[in-house]
Amino acid sequence: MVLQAIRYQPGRLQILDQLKLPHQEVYDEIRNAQDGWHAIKDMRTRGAPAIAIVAALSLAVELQNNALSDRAEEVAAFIVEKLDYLVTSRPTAVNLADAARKLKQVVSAVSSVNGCGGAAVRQAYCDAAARMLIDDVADNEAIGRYGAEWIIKTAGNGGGLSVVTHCNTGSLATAGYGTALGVIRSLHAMGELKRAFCTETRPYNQGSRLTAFELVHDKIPATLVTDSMVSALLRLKGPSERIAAIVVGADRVAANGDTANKIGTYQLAIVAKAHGLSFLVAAPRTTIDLQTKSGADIVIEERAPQEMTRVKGPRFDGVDLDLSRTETVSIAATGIDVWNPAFDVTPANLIDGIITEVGVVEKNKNGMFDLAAIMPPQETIKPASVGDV
Ligand SMILES: CSC[C@@H](O)[C@@H](O)C(=O)COP(=O)(O)O
Repeated sequence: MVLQAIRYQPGRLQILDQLKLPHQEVYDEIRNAQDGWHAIKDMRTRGAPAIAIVAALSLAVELQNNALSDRAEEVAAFIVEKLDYLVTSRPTAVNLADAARKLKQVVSAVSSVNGCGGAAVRQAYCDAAARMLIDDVADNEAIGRYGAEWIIKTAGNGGGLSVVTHCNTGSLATAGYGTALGVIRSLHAMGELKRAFCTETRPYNQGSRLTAFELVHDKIPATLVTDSMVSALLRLKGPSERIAAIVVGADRVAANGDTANKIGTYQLAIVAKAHGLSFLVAAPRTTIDLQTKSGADIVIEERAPQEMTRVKGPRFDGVDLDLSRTETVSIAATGIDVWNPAFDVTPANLIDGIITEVGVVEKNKNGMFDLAAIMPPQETIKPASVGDV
């Protein structure tokens, strides 16, 4: 069975509650933009592409299930207001702001047509939002293929290669397949993956809870390590496991290639450099933000101290897990000050390639990423009718 973090059909949106994973697979109903905002803020849904798609579709179901004005400009104004609200849920991942900008363009174009009514604006918005869900899966499959081919070409095939990854970038973080985890899926499908090593990804454990869950689900050979074990892993097991690369996702890639991603990514890039390993960022072009010149301009989200000082999980009596009872336990000294940035920025000079759905971008002879060269023209989002997706 294929893992599906987002279930959508016109009029109905459900998200897999990622706070309950890996122990329980529970889908939450999202009825409107407010539900979408809370699901993103609480991290029941997370991952840069998934956040954007859930936000867009949460408003789509609100529009589909409620009476609206007949006047195009009133519906358009309502949509713009809701999109601005949705964008405030999480600041670092640019996919959400990018999706909102493109959806506003669609709405503005349709509503300015003479004689257009409110229903046509709603339809155009919903079609464009649904299109994002479809496009993201196709983009991820292409990213997976390009990334796997790049790694095989660079490291040499035969006997299988191993890869280290961080956070969760798979089906749970996207509309499906995943970005960095998509590269691992592709290597596995090509018969070229020896083993995936996934980091625990403190403090929120997206690696041990979500990536490990996906790897076990797909029966991909994989080993979990803590974030602090990666240097030792590369030194002690790198050659025997044929570890070829560290591959991560991204929440925002600045115009110069500096990349914001889950906290801990930056130190992995330093470790990769120290061990002569390729360090790759896998991201769709919706994650590339040419308006942000460098990493210094990226706003880094800080989250609640409790995400670091407490852990939550099903009760364990020493033998069995009791899934009906969740416990929260404190794992830090009461009173300690806490700094909890959710992301960090890896400078472009530590990145060997940015894997996108149109190929792997490497630095030019001046040592720079030319990301503008691969970006689509602004008006790329096309409304299209879909049934169930
Ligand atoms: C394809 S997901 C890419 C990134 O969004 C991912 O690596 C990441 O940092 C997710 O952070 P999260 O805080 O879990 O939303």
